[in-house]
Amino acid sequence: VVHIAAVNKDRSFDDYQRIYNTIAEKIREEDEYDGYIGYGPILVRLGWHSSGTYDKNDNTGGSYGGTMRFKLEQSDGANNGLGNARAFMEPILKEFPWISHGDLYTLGAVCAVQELQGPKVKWRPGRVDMPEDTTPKNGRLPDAANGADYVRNFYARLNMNDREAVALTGAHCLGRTHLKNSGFDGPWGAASNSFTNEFFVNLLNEQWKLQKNKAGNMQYDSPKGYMMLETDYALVQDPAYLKIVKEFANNEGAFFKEFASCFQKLLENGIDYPKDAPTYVFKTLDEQDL
Ligand code: HEM
Ligand SMILES: CC(=O)Cn1cnc2ccccc21
Repeated sequence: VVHIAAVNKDRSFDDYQRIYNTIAEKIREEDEYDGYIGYGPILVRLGWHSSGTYDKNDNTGGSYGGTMRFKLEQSDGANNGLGNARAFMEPILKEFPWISHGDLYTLGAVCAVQELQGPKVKWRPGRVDMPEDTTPKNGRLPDAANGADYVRNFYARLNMNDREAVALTGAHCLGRTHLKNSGFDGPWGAASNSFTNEFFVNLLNEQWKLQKNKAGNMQYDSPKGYMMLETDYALVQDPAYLKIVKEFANNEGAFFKEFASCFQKLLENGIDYPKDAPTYVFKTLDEQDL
């Protein structure tokens, strides 16, 4: 499968910055969502899950076709709860009907990372909505009840190495798990809407105890009421991963640099960009005094 980015000559950086600003202002406005976590974290998850169906072996899946808009993909259990993020985006699609779903969902994720004080993430337009019959089958998104070998194999399908895998999982500094969505129980206290290297600091500094949660699923809990999935904890069980976790826990800049590059790579997996395709770095609201 080949997906060529469609370069839309009628749209400029300002058009996309306007969409970015609309999303960013809506995140600020609707701050009470999910116990005052806000929509940032779930917008990051929407962009990630739109892209996480990619398979490097046949270049299928990924963000290009915007197939997250179809009920088949939405019915994948791994996507439980993302209806809230899609509903958040509905008015944006109405106001800017010229943007594709793939471009909007990935732009929203970049906007959320940046507005939550994360690194600047480069973004390129050009994804084109594809028909329903191009929707990948369910089952391509990861399952949390697994260890390091599973994690390494999963990320390899997305063409991500160990450093990229650890950096991407660092997005679990944001938001929380919800029993009704995934069967994992998240702490209200520790959940956050600031993009930092805390995920790695907590992994190393907390005492973790593997136990069954009230849904009967295994998760790691700490005395402070923090939690980790088994696939999170795998990053300190595997020696190669552990080395990278320590680096990122001690050097937030190194984490930000790696996250910025591999999050862009994740959101662009499967897409061929012509050499005249523009690359955008959006300004945050703060940088525009908005
Ligand atoms: C092995 C890989 C991964 C697994 C098994 C996994 C699993 C999960 C699970 C079970 C949840 C809780 C969902 C809920 O109950 O609402 C979650 C939330 C989240 N995930 Fe992951 N994840 C993985 C990788 C990633 C990556 C690569 C990113 C982004 C770069 C990411 C970003 C998020 C965010 C931001 C949330 C919080 C959403 C919210 O607060 O509503 N995850 N993840
Ligand atoms: C606040 C907290 O539990 C940090 N955390 C640890 N693992 C997570 C997976 C998904 C969302 C948040 C996660």
